[in-house]
Amino acid sequence: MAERNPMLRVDNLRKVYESAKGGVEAIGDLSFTMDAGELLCIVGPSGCGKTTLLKCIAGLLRPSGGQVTMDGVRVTGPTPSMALVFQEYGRSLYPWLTVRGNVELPLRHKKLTRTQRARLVTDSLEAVGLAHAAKSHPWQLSGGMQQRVAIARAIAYEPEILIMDEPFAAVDAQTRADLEDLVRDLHRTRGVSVLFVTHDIDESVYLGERVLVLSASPTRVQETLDVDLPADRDQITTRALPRFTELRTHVYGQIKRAKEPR
Ligand SMILES: Nc1ncnc2c1ncn2[C@@H]1O[C@H](COP(=O)(O)OP(=O)(O)OP(=O)(O)O)[C@@H](O)[C@H]1O
Repeated sequence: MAERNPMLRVDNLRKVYESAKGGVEAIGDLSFTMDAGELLCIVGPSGCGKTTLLKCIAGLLRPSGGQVTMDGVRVTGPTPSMALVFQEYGRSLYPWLTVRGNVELPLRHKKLTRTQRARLVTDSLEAVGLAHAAKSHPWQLSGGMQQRVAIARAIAYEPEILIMDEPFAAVDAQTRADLEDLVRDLHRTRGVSVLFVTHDIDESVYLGERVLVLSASPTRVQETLDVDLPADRDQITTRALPRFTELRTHVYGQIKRAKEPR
């Protein structure tokens, strides 16, 4: 059998934050892989090191031990193969630029012609349903629309992985449901690989093809769960499936166990 070559590998990752009072072991020993084209959700108790993990993966933080490899190459700093979307959309967009300008800005670092850039911006704004708002400024848009701009900016960059850190935690429930469907849609229609961190158990099961449950700090992988729900998901019918309830109850139990002292 041919050996599987995952796109992303996290091997024995460990992160200790040093402080005057001593070290905080945020990540104990974490290993997992992710294939190209996958939608992988990571869920875990509050403070278990999810953001720390994403920062290590994206090369924004240096691990204290272990390593992250992308396409067989060790990640030692920020890489164009990854684009990040954070929870605080308000702070990630430039208020003085238009929506179009915000999406275009990172593309200026790529070797593209003006026409290629324009095409990528138009295409990604269409993909997130914001073609009509291209000339607006972020502050003229709702929170959900601003997060769509951040997503458009990330996909316009054409990363190999879209990394999302609790991206919908600050929007209302209806907007959140729409944005979840947008992520699934981008994944299914464009084959975007998504690494999605959330503390919301239902969201992880609704979105993911696989859910990685993390333990409390110092973090380890508590469980990896295959989400065997139909690929065609819908906020009403999928969430009403008995299997959805079983899976979310299972993950809930795992998180409860994950919080117990070892
Ligand atoms: N810069 C830092 N210096 C010291 N300790 C830190 C630092 N950043 C995070 N920590 C600690 O590391 C642990 C993990 O933090 P992290 O923010 O990665 O967790 P999280 O799972 O993303 O949290 P949340 O669910 O609240 O978003 C926590 O105990 C936190 O207090």
